[in-house]
Amino acid sequence: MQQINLSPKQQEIVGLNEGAFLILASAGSGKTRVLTERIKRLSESPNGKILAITFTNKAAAEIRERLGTSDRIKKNVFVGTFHSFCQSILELRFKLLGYSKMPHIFEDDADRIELIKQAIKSVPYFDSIYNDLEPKKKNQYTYNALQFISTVKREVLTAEELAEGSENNEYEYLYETYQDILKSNNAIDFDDIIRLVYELFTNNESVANLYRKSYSYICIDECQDLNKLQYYLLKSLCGNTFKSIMMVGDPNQAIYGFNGSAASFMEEDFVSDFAANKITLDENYRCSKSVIEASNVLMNLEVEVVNFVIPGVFEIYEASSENDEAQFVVGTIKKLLKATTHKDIEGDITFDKISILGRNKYVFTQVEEELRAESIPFYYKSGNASIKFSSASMKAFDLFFRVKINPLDKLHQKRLEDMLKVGDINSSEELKSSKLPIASDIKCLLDNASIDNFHIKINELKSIFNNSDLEDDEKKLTLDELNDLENHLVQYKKQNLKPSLDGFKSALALGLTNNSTNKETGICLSTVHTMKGQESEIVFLIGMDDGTFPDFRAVNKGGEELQQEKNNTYVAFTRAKRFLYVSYPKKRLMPWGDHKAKTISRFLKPLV
Ligand SMILES: Nc1ncnc2c1ncn2[C@@H]1O[C@H](COP(=O)(O)OP(=O)(O)OP(=O)(O)O)[C@@H](O)[C@H]1O
Repeated sequence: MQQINLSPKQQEIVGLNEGAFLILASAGSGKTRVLTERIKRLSESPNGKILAITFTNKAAAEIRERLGTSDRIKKNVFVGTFHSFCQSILELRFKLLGYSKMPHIFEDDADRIELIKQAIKSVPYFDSIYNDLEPKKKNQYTYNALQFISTVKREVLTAEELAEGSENNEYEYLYETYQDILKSNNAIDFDDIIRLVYELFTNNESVANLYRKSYSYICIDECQDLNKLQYYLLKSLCGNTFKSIMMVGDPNQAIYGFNGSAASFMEEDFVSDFAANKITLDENYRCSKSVIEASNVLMNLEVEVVNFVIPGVFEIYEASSENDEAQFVVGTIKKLLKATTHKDIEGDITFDKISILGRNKYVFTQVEEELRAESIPFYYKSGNASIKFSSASMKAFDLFFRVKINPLDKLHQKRLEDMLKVGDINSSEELKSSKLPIASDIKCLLDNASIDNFHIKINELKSIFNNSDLEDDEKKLTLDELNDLENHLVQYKKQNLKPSLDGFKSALALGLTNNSTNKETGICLSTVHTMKGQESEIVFLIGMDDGTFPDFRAVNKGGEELQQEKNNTYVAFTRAKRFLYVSYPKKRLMPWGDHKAKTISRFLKPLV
C-alpha cells in the first residue's frame, strides 16, 4: 500500500472525535481514505468500538484490508453493508420478530416473481385479472406489484398508506399475501433484512439500547445513496442518546434514485436530526488534470487539481458504428500495451490497469467480441450479486442445498421437482429415473452434509461429476462451478469463527464471499454502478450516445432521473486516474435488424 500524506483538511477529519459530522466531498477527494484512517485511529482509543457501514461488499472489503487484521480491529470494528449488519442482528434475534427459526433469504428476482405469482393465484379476484392479461402485460403486472411491495418496505410505510390515493391501491392486498407466503417458506426478501431490524429497534428499546452501547462511533460511506429505510434504521439505532455519527458523501454521485435513495437524507434530515457539523473536501487526489477539467465542465464544478499535476488524457471518439467503436477501444488498448510505459502512469501498463465502463451490460457485446478476437483477457466486475450457477447439475445442487437447510422452503422444492420432472424429490427411485439421474447422487451426498464435512462432500461430488456421462463442455462447466463454490466456502470459513451451513448460504446470498475467486485477471468490464467507489488508471467509457447514456427512459422522464444519469456520467469520468477515453457509435443495430442513427450524449456536448 502506497504511503500517502493526508492534507491538513483531511487530517482534521481524521482527528474528529465525538459528535455528528457530515463530510461533503467531491469525487476522488479521499472520503473513503479519510473515513478509514479515522476508524483506524478511533479503534486504537480505549473506547473505540466502531460500526462502519458501506454500500458494497467490495468497499467493505477494501476498508477491512486498509484496517488490517489485528485482534483489536477484529474485536472493535464491524465493517459491512447495511444488509450484512442487519443479517448479523437477525441471526441472533429472529425469535423476537416472531420467527421460530432463522428465516432464509430469497435473494433472486426469479424467487420474488414466483412468490408474487403464487400470491396472485391464491386470490380469485387477482387471478382472474391476471389471467385475462396478454403475456407482456402480465410481466408488467407482476413488476408493478413487486415495485409496490419494495416501496412499502423502503419508504417505511404500511401497504395501506402507500395504496391510499394511488392508482395501485389493489396491490395492498397482494402485499399481505406475498408476506404470508414468504413466512410460510420461512423466508425473507432483501428489503425485509433491513426492515425487520428497523422494526426490532423501534419496538424493542432494550435491544436497540444494547446495540447503542455496543458502539461508540458510527461511520457511513457513500451517504448520498441512503434511502428512507436505511436512514430510519440508523435513526432508530441511535435513538435520542447516540450522537457520534459521521456521514460521508457526495451529492453529485447520487445514482440510486430508482431504489428510493436521495441525498436529502444526508444533507437535510441528518443535519437537522443530529445537528451535524458540515465539513467539505473538494480537492481531487485521484484524477489527472485532463480528467478533472472534463469532469468540472460536465458538472459545472470547480474542483482543484492538487499536488502532483499529471496531464493525463481526455478524448472523445465518434465511431461510425458499434463495430468501429469496439475497434477503437481495442486498438487503443493494444497501442498502450505495446508502449508498455507512459510517463503519466506508475509502473508498466498492464491489463489490470485498464477498465471499460458502460451504462448497461448490453453495450459491451461488440467490445467483448473484439477482445476475444485479439485474445485479450477480460472479466466482468461483480457487485453485491450472489453466486449463480448455469449448469443443470449445479442448479440442482443449489436447490437441494436450499431445501436441505430450510425444509419449509416449498418454493425451491417445487422448482426442483419441476426441473427434474419428479413428483417428490424425496423418492430416490423417482430421482434415479428423473431428467437428471445424477440428482440422486447429489441428494444422497447432501443428506448428511454439515459445515464440517462440506469440503469432503464437494470433493466427492467432483469425482461423481468427473465419472458421470455428462457431455464434455457441460462437465467442464459443472466442475468449474463446483470449484467456484469451493472457493466461496474457503472464503466463508476464513471470515467466520462459528461457521454453519445456514450461515454459508446467507453469506452466498449476500455476496459476502465474492472476493473468493481469483478469476479477476485481465481487463475489467463493468457497469458504472458496479464501479462506484473504485478507480482505474485507464478508463474507456463506451456507448455515450443519447438514449443509451442518458438512458432513454430517463430522457423521457427528465427531472431528477435525468440528473441522476448525469451524476452517473460524473461517477464514470472520475473513476479514471490518468486516461479517460469516451466514445459513442453514430448508429446502433437494433434487435430486429435495422440500424438506428444515434447522436452524442447531451452530457458530452459542452465538451466537444
Ligand atoms: N492526501 C492524499 N494524497 C495522495 N493521494 C490521496 C490522498 N487522499 C486520497 N488519496 C488517493 O486518492 C484516491 C481517491 O481516494 P478515495 O477513494 O478515498 O476518494 P473518494 O472521495 O472516496 O472517491 P469517490 O467518491 O470518487 O469514490 C485514492 O487513490 C487515494 O489513495
